[in-house]
Amino acid sequence: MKPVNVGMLGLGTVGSGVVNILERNADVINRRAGREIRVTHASARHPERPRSCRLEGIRLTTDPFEVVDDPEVEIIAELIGGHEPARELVLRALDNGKHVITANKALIASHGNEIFARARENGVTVAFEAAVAGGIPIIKAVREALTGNRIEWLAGIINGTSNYILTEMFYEGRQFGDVLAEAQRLGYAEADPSFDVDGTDAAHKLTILASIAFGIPLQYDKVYVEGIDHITREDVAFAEELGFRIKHLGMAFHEEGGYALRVHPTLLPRRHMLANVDGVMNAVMVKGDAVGPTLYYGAGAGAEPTASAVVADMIDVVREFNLEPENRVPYLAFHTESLSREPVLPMRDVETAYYLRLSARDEPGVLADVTRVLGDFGISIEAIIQKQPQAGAEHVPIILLTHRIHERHMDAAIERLEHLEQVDGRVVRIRVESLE
Ligand SMILES: NC(=O)C1=CN([C@@H]2O[C@H](COP(=O)(O)OP(=O)(O)OC[C@H]3O[C@@H](n4cnc5c(N)ncnc54)[C@H](O)[C@@H]3O)[C@@H](O)[C@H]2O)C=CC1
Ligand SMILES: N[C@@H](CC=O)C(=O)O
Ligand code: NA
Repeated sequence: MKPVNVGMLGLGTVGSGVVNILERNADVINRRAGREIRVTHASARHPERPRSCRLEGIRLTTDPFEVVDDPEVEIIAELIGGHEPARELVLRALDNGKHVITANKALIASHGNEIFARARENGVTVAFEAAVAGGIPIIKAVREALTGNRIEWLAGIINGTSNYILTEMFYEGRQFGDVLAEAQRLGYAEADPSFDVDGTDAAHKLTILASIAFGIPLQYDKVYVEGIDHITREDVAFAEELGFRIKHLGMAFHEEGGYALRVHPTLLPRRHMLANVDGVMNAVMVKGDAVGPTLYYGAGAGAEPTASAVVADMIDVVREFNLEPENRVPYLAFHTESLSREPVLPMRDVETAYYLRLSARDEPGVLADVTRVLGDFGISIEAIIQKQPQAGAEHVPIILLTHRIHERHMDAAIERLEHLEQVDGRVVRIRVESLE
């Protein structure tokens, strides 16, 4: 059979990984796909730059539109990243009748609805396994293997860079800047690494996962997002003392009245499997009503783990080259006309437990005042630690763990606590989940 020609847009970390895997594993890949898959065209902004892959036999250009317009190319791999020109290139490739594979979660989370519709109009497909949790086949698992279930919730460590930073900073004692620079050198970080640190990248991935799990439209702007930037050593140490570890999680729950989509640091019981996922590793736990909890673990970033997912998508596309769009697995697991209209809940209507840390004057009656404020809002307390004052210090840290309560009650309680005369500064709040 005639080989399949692939045009690559971007030959950076992931693009080079794809070229290397296609070359090194050509025999098994071709036996699985039933045809030879070869990269014939590629665009690179700096073609003269040394690459970590061989470029023999690949026609290089600086203009990615040349690749998407080339009639010899059948599959486009978009590995540039970001919104534009990635969106325009992908739409043009689809209009040119080419199948598209992308690792770009920002693109799918923000423009997926438009892109999928265009692919359907043109009778071609878009595959995006690498966009969520890198090499872990989580899209495939949720979209194709758990389809007999009602998904109740999913939760995961879905940004490798921030998990790497948290692990190295708090458990190896390294500095934030050093660890981030290393994550960039290792090819884990986004082009703008603030997306890793402020939760944006995890929110892109959660948007995609939630849509596939629940059959809801992609709604990136409805995700509640916090990053790792405000986690302190102090909170990590207090959490440990209480038997918890702090992890940055993306979580999606089907609750009464709608869906809760949230990305934020979370205290997890130390023995929980997700609490023990360290470094650049990702893990996603998915709870189905029939199957119960399931766990998917692997490298969430890096050249070859991510390229592993891109190449798997290529093989899937080749296996189904001539399928009509209506016979393919639906992009979001549910048929477009069957997507749910249930709303995404605002954060104030979401229920969770809390870790609170406040700094209070070391005088009698303070603890009673604090617990009274919480009681006024119906918030019950599970544990309290009051630390001994440091020599000469006027304030002492008070740490509380609460039972589950709606966020709007906690917002109101925190506001009142911050107005207590004995309380100094802001109250730190980190949400707590048991994920059972
Ligand atoms: N690096 C990783 O571990 C992972 C990356 N991804 C996604 O894969 C995609 C690629 O990421 P990396 O390979 O890490 O990025 P990279 O920065 O290493 O490579 C991007 C490539 O695209 C080219 N490029 C950038 N802007 C361009 C433009 N306007 N026109 C033409 N070419 C342009 C660059 O010159 C570079 O060769 C992104 O969407 C990223 O979010 C997904 C999962 C993991
Ligand atoms: N920057 C991302 C790359 C993979 O999606 C991460 O660190 O997880
Ligand atoms: Na994946």
